[in-house]
Amino acid sequence: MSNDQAEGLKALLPQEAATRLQSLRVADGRATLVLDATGLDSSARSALEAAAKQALSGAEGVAEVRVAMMADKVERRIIAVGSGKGGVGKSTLATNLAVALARQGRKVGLVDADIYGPSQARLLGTEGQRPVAHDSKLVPIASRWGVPVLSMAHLSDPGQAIAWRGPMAAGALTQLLEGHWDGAEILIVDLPPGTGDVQLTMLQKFKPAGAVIVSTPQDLALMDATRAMELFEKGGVPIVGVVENMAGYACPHCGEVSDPFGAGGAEAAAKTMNQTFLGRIPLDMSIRLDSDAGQPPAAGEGPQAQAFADLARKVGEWLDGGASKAHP
Ligand SMILES: Nc1ncnc2c1ncn2[C@@H]1O[C@H](COP(=O)(O)OP(=O)(O)OP(=O)(O)O)[C@@H](O)[C@H]1O
Repeated sequence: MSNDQAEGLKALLPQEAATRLQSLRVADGRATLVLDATGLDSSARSALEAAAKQALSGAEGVAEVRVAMMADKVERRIIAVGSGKGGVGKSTLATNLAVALARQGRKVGLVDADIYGPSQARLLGTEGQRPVAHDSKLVPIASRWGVPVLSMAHLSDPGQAIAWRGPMAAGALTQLLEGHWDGAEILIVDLPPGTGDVQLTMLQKFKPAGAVIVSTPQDLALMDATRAMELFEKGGVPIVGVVENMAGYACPHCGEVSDPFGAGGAEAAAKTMNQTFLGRIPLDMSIRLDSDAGQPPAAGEGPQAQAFADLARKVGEWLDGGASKAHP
């Protein structure tokens, strides 16, 4: 970008954005601004962000505007979403929890640390986009759902990451978590399934405020979920609670509800472990179809969106009331 172009764009910014401007870059038609949001509350930050976006959208040579907010004093808390085994819907839960929290007015970012199957780009409809770096830190990719995202997929070619050794994976996770998340009060982290190096780095280095454990109602998944809970507990990370996913299948033809994987197992397991049960997300074809199409069900209407909204409310309340557990 020429200096003239940068100066031209700066001149379009409203005064408050111009005074708070840390950096402005344009690459491939995408303008990326970093603004200092020190001292602003979340609604003032949103207003500043919207004003800066509006001022630059439509400017010559600018097809897209991204705004990253930096603030020294935003207290950011990490909620890790984990599961004992793969395929239980952990990524789907993480996306929709983040989207539902954003709908409830929280400033949320999403880190896709699932090295073995990074899927957040697809789930949030941001496939093919690459993050830029400012001051050697990654700038999260904005999504249509108000949830910026950084994914392991952004740091590797498809299929490559799975061959990484532990230290490389841990290094990549560090880059994702140390991105420009300054505007986010809550970072949802979609962990890989199981209890390996990435999870350990997460616990040791970034100390999540809490962990949400996802399980299906099957016995085997529940045993693995119990192991995941133990890992977090040993690492001193409080468990927010357990979510039972793929619970109860409502036949789209007759409406009868059946339980292909059993019922109530996660609730019972949570009780045994003396943990909170956060609720059930039904097994529903529309959840898979909408998710695959990059349309998080939590952004829609109806019972699926409601189930995620209920979960987000509980996690939000836990953070509001229970955060002292994580930050003694
Ligand atoms: N409640 C649900 N109803 C229907 N389909 C679901 C539901 N939850 C998840 N799925 C589907 O199940 C598949 C696995 O989900 P997802 O990728 O979220 O699992 P995961 O636990 O993150 O897996 P992995 O560990 O392999 O990344 C996806 O196709 C997803 O759309």
